[in-house]
Amino acid sequence: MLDHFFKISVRGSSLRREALAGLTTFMAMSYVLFVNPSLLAQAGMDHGAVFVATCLAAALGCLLMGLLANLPIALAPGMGLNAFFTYVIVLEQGYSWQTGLAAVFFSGCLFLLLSIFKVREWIINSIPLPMKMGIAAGIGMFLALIALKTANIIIASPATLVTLGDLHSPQVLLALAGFFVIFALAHRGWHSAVLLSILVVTAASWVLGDAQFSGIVAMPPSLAPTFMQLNFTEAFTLSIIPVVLTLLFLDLFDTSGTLVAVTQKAGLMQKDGSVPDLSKALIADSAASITGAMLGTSTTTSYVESTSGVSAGGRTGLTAIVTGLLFLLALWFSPLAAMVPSYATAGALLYVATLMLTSLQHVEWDDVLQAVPVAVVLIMMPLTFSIADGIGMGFISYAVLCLLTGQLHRTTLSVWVLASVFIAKFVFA
Ligand SMILES: Nc1ncnc2[nH]cnc12
Repeated sequence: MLDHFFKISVRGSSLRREALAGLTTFMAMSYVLFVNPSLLAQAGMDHGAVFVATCLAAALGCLLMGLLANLPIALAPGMGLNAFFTYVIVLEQGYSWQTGLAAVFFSGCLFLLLSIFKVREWIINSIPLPMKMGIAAGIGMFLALIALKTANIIIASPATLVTLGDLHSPQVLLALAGFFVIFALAHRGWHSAVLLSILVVTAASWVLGDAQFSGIVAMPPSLAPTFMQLNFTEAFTLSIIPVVLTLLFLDLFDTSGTLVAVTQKAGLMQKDGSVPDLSKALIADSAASITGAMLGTSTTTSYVESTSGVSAGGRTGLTAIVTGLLFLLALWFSPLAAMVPSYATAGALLYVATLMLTSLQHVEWDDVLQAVPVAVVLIMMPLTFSIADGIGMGFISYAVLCLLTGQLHRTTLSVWVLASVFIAKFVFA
């Protein structure tokens, strides 16, 4: 029956292979259990409650993806999106995290509507190619800056704004060691490279006396501090609209890029280059975001780490379901998550940042209309410390360059609308 429902043998897989693939994907993305609570805690949220919300949102997303779309794609609260939540919505723009959760909820609802009415394809197709590549890589740069700052590898300087941190500090050295360990293990095909690196650096931090051992297994912490804490009062103001739209925009490109990458690798892409059961996959993705906001976490999205399960042979939704069940099991490992110091997860963030930069390989650097907007996004996203401002400046530079080089045929109406909206934001905000 399982075979029939998930088309396991039709897709050339087996029950055993699907289970192994689900475990592989879980190992590759389990760092989210450490990184997400420590990032959202910086926004003032309760560490234990975010840990539970992360497990539940990831489990629900994986189960929905497996059952609805039958794809080997796992979900969890996304890196980049969680950084945008903490550093931009809460710390830069001054919204409470409760209002931030309401914004995540709204953007999830909009995503769901766009997916149901298939408007999403129209939006994706109207965004110029260099912007699509630039955004993923720009978020990589943004994540890298956060990781370097978290680990004190770079620090503030009154003279030069930023400068190299103290390379004699054991914490800095451990963060750097963690980063290199991930690459060394990943290069040898270890799918648990990120998880192992975090555990090794955490163990070293006990030896240094930085972290107290408080056990590995315990009952799950309470979800109450973040459960249904969305604040809709402040979220019903005009100023929240750009926040909601930016979240929607980020999730749209994040998810689209990931779904294409994973289905391509699994050989499940259709002949015309489209993703099978795309609408159902998007519905699973947005439903997980909406529920995640109610539980207490930033936007839940499809994880590009699912490719590791695919390379272990996963071809059906059963892979995602196994990953989802393992996220449920992880609920009992909260003491481990609470012990991990932030410099132990910095290596993981730097690693994800590096992976996100690979989208730059598709940029045609000899074409000014590709090279300049991509470079603008890459430079401005970390330096303005704002994903939204980076995207805005990229759009404006693309529109202006198309105009000045007489290549207006490379713009669409949506490019001009977005460029105008961002110009208005920079002028009046
Ligand atoms: N935002 C994101 N999108 C896709 N894969 C991810 N893995 C970690 N964060 C991710």
